[in-house]
Formats: sequence, C-alpha cells, structure tokens
Amino acid sequence: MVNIEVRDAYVDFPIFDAKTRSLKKKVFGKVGGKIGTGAKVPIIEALRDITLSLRDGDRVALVGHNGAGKSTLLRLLSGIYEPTRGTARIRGKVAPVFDLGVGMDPEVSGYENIVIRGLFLGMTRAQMRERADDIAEFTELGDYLHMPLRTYSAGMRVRLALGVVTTIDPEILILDEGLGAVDAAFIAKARQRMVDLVERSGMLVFASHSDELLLELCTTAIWMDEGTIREVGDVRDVLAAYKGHRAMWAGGVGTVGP
Ligand SMILES: Nc1ncnc2c1ncn2[C@@H]1O[C@H](COP(=O)(O)OP(=O)(O)OP(=O)(O)O)[C@@H](O)[C@H]1O
Repeated sequence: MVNIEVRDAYVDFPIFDAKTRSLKKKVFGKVGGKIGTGAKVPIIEALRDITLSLRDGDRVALVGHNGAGKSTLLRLLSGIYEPTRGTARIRGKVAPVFDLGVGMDPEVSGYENIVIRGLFLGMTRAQMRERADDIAEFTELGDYLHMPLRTYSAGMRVRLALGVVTTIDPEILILDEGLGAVDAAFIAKARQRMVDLVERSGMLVFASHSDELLLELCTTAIWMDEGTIREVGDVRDVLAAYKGHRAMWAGGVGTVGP
C-alpha cells in the first residue's frame, strides 16, 4: 500500500552563524519562511503546521513563490527531513528526483552512470542494464556515453539524467524542477516519457514554476505560502488563485506587455 500521512508537522532550521543584530532591525524580505528571533539562535520556520494525506494515484502539484517551502515539503515527504514537531509517515518506496545530477560520478562513463543513477533511485543493476540501450538512444549522446561524465556539458548531463529518471518504476515519485539546462526541443521529446513515467508511478508530488507542466502531469495542487498550506484543490483552480495573487503581489494586475 502506498500512502503518506503528515500531521501537524513543522520543520525548523536553527541558524547558528546568522548576524542577529541586523535581524533585529526587522527588515522583512518578501520571500522565504518566517525567521523567528525570539530564541538565542535565529530559526527559519520553513514549514509550519502541515497536515496532509496522500493516496495511491494522487498526482499533486506544489506551487508557491521562492522560499515558500516547496522543496522542504518534498524532502519531508521523501523521508529525507524528519519533522521538528508533528509526524510524517511514508508507506511505499520513494524515488526522489531533486537535483538531476545527484547520484552521478564525474569520473566514470555515461553508461556506468546510467547504472549508478538507477541504483540510487531504487532500481537493480540488472534492470538498469536491460534499459541501458533504450536510455542511450533517447539521450542521443552516441559515443559520448563511453566518455567520462566530466567531459559533458550541463545540458548533456541533464539529458543522461532525464533518460534514466524516465525509465524507472517508482511507487512514490517526488520531483523538484531541474530541467533548466536542456534545450526546448529535448524537453518536448522528454515530455511523453515524463507523462508515461507519471502514469506508471503510484503517486506523484511535483514542485515546479511551469504551469504548463503542472497542468499536464497533475490533477490536484497545493499552494504553499510562508511555510504553510494556503490552498488545496483542483490543479486549475489553485493555479488560477495563485496566479491572481502573484500578479497583485508583484504590484501589477496581469502581465505588462512591451
Ligand atoms: N538547509 C536549509 N537551511 C536553512 N534554511 C533553509 C534550508 N532549506 C530551506 N531553508 C529555508 O526554508 C524556507 C523554504 O525554502 P524552500 O527551499 O523549501 O522553498 P521553495 O518553495 O522550494 O523555494 P524555491 O521556489 O525558491 O525553490 C526558506 O526561507 C529557506 O531560506
């Protein structure tokens, strides 16, 4: 059975080397979680009072401005962070995809990295060997797959990582956006593989600033704001509410043309 239950969860980061004097001037920024200065050490309250229940088949988008707590929540849902207070119970095997480059070794070849990255995401060596040809073809990296990863450009690395990620069979797929370095044509090619990946995943939680991708892959959405859940609902409704707020927050209404 695949599910995640989070109850009254908080995640705090105490900052031991902060310049507390300037914090007391209370110059508040527009982004980020609340900074508590009551204790001896300033504490960033990245998540506050999170209660959430996710089931098999859920396809959840996470939206919110920079520092709203999306990545922290994804790490909590992956079991990478423990809540400071409250509980987070995760049932199912999690494939966390935060930084596409994590779990790769710059000194070994692209082919070897296909296996290493697959192991990192919970696959077996045999499963990855079986899928290596398909991944190789998808990446279009040709003979570069025999070269050490350190010789690859940023976009070439993302191609390899995306090739691997889109062949796995996850129970719980946790995705943080990180597709910036690849060219648009490759993203278009990767899109169908992403859709197939999500279809065979038990559960998806996906944080992204791309409305288009969220609408394609997700059915419900959670709007994070200053470390709390501001709204949960149908992905279209929540995106519309968030975008309306974002336009107001930026000091304008809608987009400003040239
Ligand atoms: N390792 C950390 N140490 C200290 N503070 C952190 C750490 N990680 C996150 N934070 C703080 O927690 C808050 C939430 O950050 P988080 O990365 O979850 O935001 P986000 O919604 O993913 O933002 P973005 O859209 O910019 O990626 C921010 O105020 C950030 O400064």
